[in-house]
Amino acid sequence: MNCRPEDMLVYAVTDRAWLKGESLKDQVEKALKGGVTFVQLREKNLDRRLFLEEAATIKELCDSFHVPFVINDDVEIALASGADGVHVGQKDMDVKEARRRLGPGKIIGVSCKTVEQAKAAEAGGADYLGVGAMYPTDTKSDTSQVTVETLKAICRAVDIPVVAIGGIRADRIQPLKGTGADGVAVVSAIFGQPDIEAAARRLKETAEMYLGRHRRRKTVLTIAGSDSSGGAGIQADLKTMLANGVYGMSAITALTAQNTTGVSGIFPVTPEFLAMQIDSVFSDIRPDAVKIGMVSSGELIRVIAERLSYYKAENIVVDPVMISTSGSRLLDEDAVGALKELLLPMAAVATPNIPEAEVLSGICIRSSEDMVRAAEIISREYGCAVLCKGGHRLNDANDLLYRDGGFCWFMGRRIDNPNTHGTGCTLSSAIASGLARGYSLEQAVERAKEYLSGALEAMLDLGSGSGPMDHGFQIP
Ligand SMILES: Nc1ncnc2c1ncn2[C@@H]1O[C@H](COP(=O)(O)OP(=O)(O)O)[C@@H](O)[C@H]1O
Ligand SMILES: Cc1ncc(COP(=O)(O)O)c(N)n1
Ligand SMILES: [Mg+2]
Repeated sequence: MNCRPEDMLVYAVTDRAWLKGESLKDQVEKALKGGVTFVQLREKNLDRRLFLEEAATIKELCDSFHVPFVINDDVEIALASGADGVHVGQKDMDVKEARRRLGPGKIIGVSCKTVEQAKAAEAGGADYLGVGAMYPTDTKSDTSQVTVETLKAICRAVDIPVVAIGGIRADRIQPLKGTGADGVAVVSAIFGQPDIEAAARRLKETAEMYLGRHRRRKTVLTIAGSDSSGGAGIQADLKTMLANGVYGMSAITALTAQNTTGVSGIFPVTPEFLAMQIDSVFSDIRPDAVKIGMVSSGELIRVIAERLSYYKAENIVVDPVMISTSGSRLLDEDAVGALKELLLPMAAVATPNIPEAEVLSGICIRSSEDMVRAAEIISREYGCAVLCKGGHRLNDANDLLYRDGGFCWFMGRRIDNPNTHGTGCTLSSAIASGLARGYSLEQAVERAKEYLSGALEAMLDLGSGSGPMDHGFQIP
C-alpha cells in the first residue's frame, strides 16, 4: 500500500471550471493551507504541454505540504511530472496495466461502484478506492449513485483505504459515519467555495469527527478546579475539548463556589483523592495530552507532578492560574513555588497571562518587549515553552510564544466583548486538544486562538459580571 488511510481524510480534486481568473496553483495552495490531505489533478481538455507544466507545479506545491499528489487517468503525465501516482476509472486503464507502467512504488487509485469492482481493483494492486457517487453531483452528469450500504459493504470487503466521492459537502459527511470510509473526495465543496481555505478546514474537521476506520479518538485529561457557573475551570475545559474533537476527562483539584461576579468559596480535594482520580484515568484511558489549570496548594501540585512523571504523561499544558478574571486569588504562596519548581519543567507549554508572567518572571510588563523578556526568563529558568497571553493590560489579543531561544507572535483579533470569564482555561484546553490530535505546538496555538475568537464573537451574554463565552458556537 503506497498511501495511508489518513491521507484519504480530505481528498481534493481540481476543476478548471472553478478557476474564475485565479491560477490553479493558487487555489490548490489555499486548499492545502486549509488542511487537505490528498490532491488529484483532473484535466479533461488541456493541451499536453500545459498539462505537464501544471502537473509539475502542483507536484512541487504538494511536496512542500507533504501531501500525496496524483494525476487523473494519465500515466504519461504522472511519470513525466514526477507525480506520486494516478487515479483511474473503470473505463480507463486497467489497474494491472497501470501498475506495470508506473512500477511498484507509485499510488494507484481506482473508482468503484460495487463490491466486485472493489475486490478486483484490490487484487490488481490498487492502493486505494474512490467509491461513489454518494450524492447527486454536477461535476459528472453521467454517473449513477452508490448507496451508503454499498459503501459499507465495500469497506468491509477490502483492506486498502476507501474515499467516498460524489456530491459530498460538509453537511453530507455525518451520514457516512460507520461505513468504514476513511475520508471524502470533493471538487466543488472546496474549489467552488468563496473561501477555499476555510471550506477545506471545515470539511477536514467534520471528516475527522465522523470518518476513519483506523482512528482512535484522541483523549485529553484536565486537572483543574470546578467552576459552578460553568464558564471556566473543568466545565470550560470539557466543553472546549468536545468542540475541538477530542474526548475529555477530568481530575478535580477543588470545587469553587463561583459565578460571573466572583469566587465565594474554594473547597480543595485531599491529595489522596486527587491521586485516586489521576490513577483511575491513567490506568484505564491514557490521555494523549494533559491540561493543568487551577491547583490551590503546593501539596496538590506535588501529587500531580509525582503522578504525571510516574505515568510519563505527554503533551502537558500548564495554565498557571493564579487570579480569576473577576479578581479572586486562586492559589497560595507555597503553590506558586511548587508550580515553578515542579510543574513548569514538565510542561510542553505554559500559558501565563500578563499578571502571571510578572509573578513567574519577577519583572514588570508594560510593553510587548517586556512580554518577550518575561517569556524568555520563564522559558530559560524552567525549560519549557511559554505562551504569554496579551489579553490583559496591553489591550490587544496578541500572544507571544517563546520556545528554544526563539519567539513568534500570534496576532489575534481583539473582540469587543466584556464577557471573558474562562478565556485562559479555554485557550489552554484547546491547545491541549490540538497537541493530542498531533498538531505541532504552533499549529495547536493557532487553532486554539481561532476557536477562542469564535467563542468570543458569538457574544453570549450571561450573568451580571464578566460572563462566559459560547463554547458551543459551532453547534446549531
Ligand atoms: N477581547 C479579546 N478578544 C480576543 N481575544 C482575547 C480577548 N481577550 C483575551 N483574548 C485572548 O484570550 C486568551 C486568554 O488570554 P487572557 O485573557 O490574557 O488570559 P486569562 O484568561 O488567563 O487571564 C489569549 O489568547 C488572549 O489573546
Ligand atoms: C475553577 C477556575 N479555574 C480557573 C479560573 C480562571 O479563569 P480564566 O480562564 O478567566 O483565567 C477560574 N475562574 N475558576
Ligand atoms: Mg487564566
